Amino acid sequence: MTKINKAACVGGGVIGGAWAARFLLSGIDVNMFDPHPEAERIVGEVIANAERAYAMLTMAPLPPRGKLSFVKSIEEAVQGADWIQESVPERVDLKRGVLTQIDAAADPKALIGSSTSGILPTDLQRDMKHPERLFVAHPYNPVYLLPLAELVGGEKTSPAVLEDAKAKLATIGMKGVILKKEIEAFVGDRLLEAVWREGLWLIKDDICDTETLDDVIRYSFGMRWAQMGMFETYRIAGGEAGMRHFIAQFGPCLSWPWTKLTDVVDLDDELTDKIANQSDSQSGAYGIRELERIRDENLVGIMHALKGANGGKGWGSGKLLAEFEAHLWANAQKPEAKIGAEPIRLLDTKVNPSWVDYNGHMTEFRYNQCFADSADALLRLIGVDMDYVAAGHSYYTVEAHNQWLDEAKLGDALYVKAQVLPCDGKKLHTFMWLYRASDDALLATCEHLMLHVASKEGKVLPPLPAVKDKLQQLIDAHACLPLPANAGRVVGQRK
Ligand SMILES: NC(=O)C1=CN([C@@H]2O[C@H](COP(=O)(O)OP(=O)(O)OC[C@H]3O[C@@H](n4cnc5c(N)ncnc54)[C@H](O)[C@@H]3O)[C@@H](O)[C@H]2O)C=CC1
Ligand SMILES: C[N+](C)(C)CC(=O)CC(=O)[O-]
Repeated sequence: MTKINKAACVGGGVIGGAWAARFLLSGIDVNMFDPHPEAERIVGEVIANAERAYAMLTMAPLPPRGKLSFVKSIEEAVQGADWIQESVPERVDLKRGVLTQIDAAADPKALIGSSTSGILPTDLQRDMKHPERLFVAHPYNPVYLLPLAELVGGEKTSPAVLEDAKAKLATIGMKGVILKKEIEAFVGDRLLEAVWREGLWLIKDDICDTETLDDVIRYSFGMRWAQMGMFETYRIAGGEAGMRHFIAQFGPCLSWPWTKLTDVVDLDDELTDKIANQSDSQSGAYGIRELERIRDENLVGIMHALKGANGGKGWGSGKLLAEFEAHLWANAQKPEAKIGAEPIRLLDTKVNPSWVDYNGHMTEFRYNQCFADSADALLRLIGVDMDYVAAGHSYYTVEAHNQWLDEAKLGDALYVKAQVLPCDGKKLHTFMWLYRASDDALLATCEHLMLHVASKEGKVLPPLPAVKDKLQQLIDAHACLPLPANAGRVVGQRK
């Protein structure tokens, strides 16, 4: 499958930093060029928020995080990159100059996406030697969570490049939509600008304040738009007669004076002060990073809800999330563990902010998650991968016994080791230890019993020969290890 091997981000502000986060969390190395003296701090804060969001977003195994390198020039940034994302300020002269510099230094086959919110790609590619690989990849803030990128080609863009970009975006959990023609501000910002224009008039004319306006959106059509767009929503609003009836009923209103859309509001000092002051009263109690974290939690919740929608088949961005997770599982790395006469290291992870509970340490079920992820890693090691599962075979957990022995705190690096206990046939019996990496303190243990199943028939059956052989190698290798002291322990048993 086509994928991005190495990315370059030119510009690391709100959008460039978040593109970098999405690439890195998808396991892609990123070179970042941004002359801002505080670029490293700013990008670092965006990545921290993104990591926190991904820890909530998915339990699927993310690849090891890519490496981020801050470099001193555009030429250095694009070296070895096959996807270059330009996210410098919205000025056509600046963007054209930066893109021309990128074009001159990059591999001629590397794709170049511009994050512009509205400038025509034809205007951006004017001075490029290889303009066929330049396109607009217009994302939405926060890029690491919102999956859409509008893909817009200019007069010289190759249609194949747009298709390639779309396929590559899918591997980082994004939905690329290719527009049929270029147009200023594309589709999303045309719509947003229309709403924004009206909003500015409603504030200027004292119809409502910013908080009331936002409430009108978030308690009503904003909720609808997250799951069905405008046309699907209005189809339903037409009742049983659907869209035709909706148009017949509400179409004539378009000619009534319900909008000030074509008038440009004067954003003079008075209106700017009014909006900024109302916004301070509405949201000033929170810092921007705090608001970002609240926004991210809400977006994750919406995507989770949509993942389970439509009878579990998923809907909209939730269906896309499910597809991304399937991709992550299919590409999950097998642990590099060597099979030998020692417990096998299966998992390295870190306590994320969302894992910490009101006691100030890692909450109970996240210990279970560490053990469950380790069990999955063990399964991959013996050949129970997505192809095996798709063919109708798997292992299901039937019993587990945990002991919680010590606390894990925010940011602690953790690792899990496992020993396979004597077992045969359909059984896979393991004992696992969860350690804190900094001092190798033992934090928890888990004794785990899984059974091999033919999932379509719903029957417990022995594994297929290749898996059976690999498992037997592990069982034989661990046979010389002493039985863990707490193996077979029952709840409440004294030492
Ligand atoms: N902020 C938003 O909500 C969205 C912005 N965009 C687009 O993304 C692009 C970037 O916007 P933001 O990230 O919001 O702006 P920003 O102001 O947060 O970041 C721009 C960054 O570019 C850097 N920069 C300036 N000149 C540079 C150069 N020659 N080489 C490398 N870096 C340079 C600046 O130091 C700054 O860090 C714009 O085209 C904008 O229209 C797209 C979607 C949403
Ligand atoms: C305000 N904006 C035009 C930069 C917004 C966008 O381009 C997309 C978004 O994230 O709303």
